[in-house]
Amino acid sequence: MTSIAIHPAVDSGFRATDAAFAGGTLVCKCASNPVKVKIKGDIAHNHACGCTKCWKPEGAVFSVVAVAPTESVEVLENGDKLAVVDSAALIQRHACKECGVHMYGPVVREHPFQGLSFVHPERFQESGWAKPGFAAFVSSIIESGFDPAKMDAVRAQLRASGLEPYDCLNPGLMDYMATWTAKKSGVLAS
Ligand SMILES: N[C@@H](CCC(=O)N[C@@H](CS)C(=O)NCC(=O)O)C(=O)O
Ligand SMILES: [Zn+2]
Ligand SMILES: [Zn+2]
Repeated sequence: MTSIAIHPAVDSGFRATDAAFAGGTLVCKCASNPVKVKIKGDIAHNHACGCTKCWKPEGAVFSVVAVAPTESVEVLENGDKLAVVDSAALIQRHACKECGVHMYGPVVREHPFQGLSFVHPERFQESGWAKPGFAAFVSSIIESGFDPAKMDAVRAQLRASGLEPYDCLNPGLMDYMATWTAKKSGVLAS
């Protein structure tokens, strides 16, 4: 079976997780004047995402994306090269206008993820960040043109790489969002 290019960080085997990882600097792909964004602290919920909106490196079918508190995100250099990809989206993805890399995506509106920013840890100049723990929005890869007949193969390959495939988020995050919604509507005590 020919293997599918899930994502370089997945396909090449994971880099070791450094339990002491405390953030670092995300750098875009520009050879000159790269955008640099500091993340002051660890990332959480690192995962692969198959949706059409998350930034993927060349040739990859999935993105690798995690969250950090927006208050720990600081644009260090060349922030004038950043533009919001889709201002109507929940995640305000700030991309480099020159190389296209999404540098950080804060959730600003009222939502269970409000106050978190989505980041792509492969852009850290440092190593040691936690490996992705699951694969989200797997069926969505079809929306980018992936062959629907190969979905069994892609799910098998994800599992073989230690990433349980889900067509939305994983159960923990889905439960977290539903709990937030139930508390907001009042059907659960907050
Ligand atoms: N099937 C859709 C799913 C998009 C989607 O819902 N993406 C998730 C995971 S990143 C999300 O939370 N999106 C919010 C946003 O894009 O702002 C697609 O592939 O475009
Ligand atoms: Zn760039
Ligand atoms: Zn996504």
